[in-house]
Amino acid sequence: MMLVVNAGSSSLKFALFDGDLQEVLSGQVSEIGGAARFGIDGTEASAEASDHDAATDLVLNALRERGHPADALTAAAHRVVHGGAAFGGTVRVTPDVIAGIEAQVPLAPLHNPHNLAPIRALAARAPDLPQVASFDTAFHATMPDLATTYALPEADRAAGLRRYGFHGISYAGLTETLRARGDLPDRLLALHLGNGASLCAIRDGRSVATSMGYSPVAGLTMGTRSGDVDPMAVLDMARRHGIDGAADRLNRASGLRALGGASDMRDLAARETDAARFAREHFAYWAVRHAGSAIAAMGGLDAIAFTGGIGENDTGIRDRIVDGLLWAGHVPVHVVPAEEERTLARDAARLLAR
Ligand SMILES: Nc1ncnc2c1ncn2[C@@H]1O[C@H](COP(=O)(O)OP(=O)(O)O)[C@@H](O)[C@H]1O
Ligand SMILES: CC(=O)OP(=O)(O)O
Ligand SMILES: [Mg+2]
Repeated sequence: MMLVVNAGSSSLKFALFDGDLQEVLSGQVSEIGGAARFGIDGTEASAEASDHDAATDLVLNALRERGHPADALTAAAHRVVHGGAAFGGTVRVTPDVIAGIEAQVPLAPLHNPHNLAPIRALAARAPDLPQVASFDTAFHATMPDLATTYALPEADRAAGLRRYGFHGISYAGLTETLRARGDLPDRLLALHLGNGASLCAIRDGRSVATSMGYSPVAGLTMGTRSGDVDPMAVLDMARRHGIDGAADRLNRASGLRALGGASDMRDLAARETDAARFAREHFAYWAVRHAGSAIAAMGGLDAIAFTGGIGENDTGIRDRIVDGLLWAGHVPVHVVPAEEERTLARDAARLLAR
């Protein structure tokens, strides 16, 4: 059995896949650090999970109780959000790889530390277990230099300041799904709208432009992340709140939470306040604005695909975005389930079979 772990900012999703890559079991710990809930195989209950280490223990203990102790697994596959320039594809986890993931923690503070928690817990429980990491940045390695380069002084660019892009595991899975259905056009606008939200211009199945940048804070309005803000405004925040304080506000206290009073789109939709309505409008408006840029980067639009919790379920948001893009033509609109776990399992199996 292969265990797949997809650790997000406040959740830890997991799934077990058999040798034929059939999913045999799945679940998630959500709202880690708050009123945590643990779900497995369709049932859900409240749970104690103050951080991702505790959430990992919950999952590994539950798997052991169901006859899948860590030392009986054949492999583990992990989503890692920020691979920086060092990681272009799926890799076997080694001490060097762990150090490389750690080096990106300042760029993805909501993600990379959480991605390391299950890697370390599994290494402690099952030292011989082959572990594999796939990076959200990897799908965007095909972006041209013009799209990735910030017009900054040479020394700052040499320090790694560039656009990387994220949600690549999701976009890679979505692209394969549409290709298999015969629905992958030349110029696809893909929108991954979850707690983190981004969009991607996919030309011939490859990323040519995306809304996230150096970190997963850039681009669209998100649950708790600001999306694009003038860099001088960010410096003003750093002056008033300190660098760590500003980073915390931009990552955790901004976005829908700041505008509408709730980070969760379902909660916002249920609120009848002006602020909640404004937050939803802001989300859709900026998705359309960034989509315009992505469509320009592809020289037009042949289809739109939505994925992620909001993209898959919130028809109101989807309709606003599609209406806002009618100027680009009436094109097919696809809704594709985010299958990050399946994509991770497939990539890991391919690597380990080599
Ligand atoms: N039925 C729904 N209607 C509106 N929003 C939804 C619905 N289901 C989930 N969402 C929203 O999707 C977001 C979470 O997306 P998801 O992709 O699961 O998150 P994550 O980025 O943590 O993986 C939340 O804002 C949640 O409210
Ligand atoms: C990269 C990113 O934003 O991830 P998530 O949507 O899981 O927060
Ligand atoms: Mg997600």
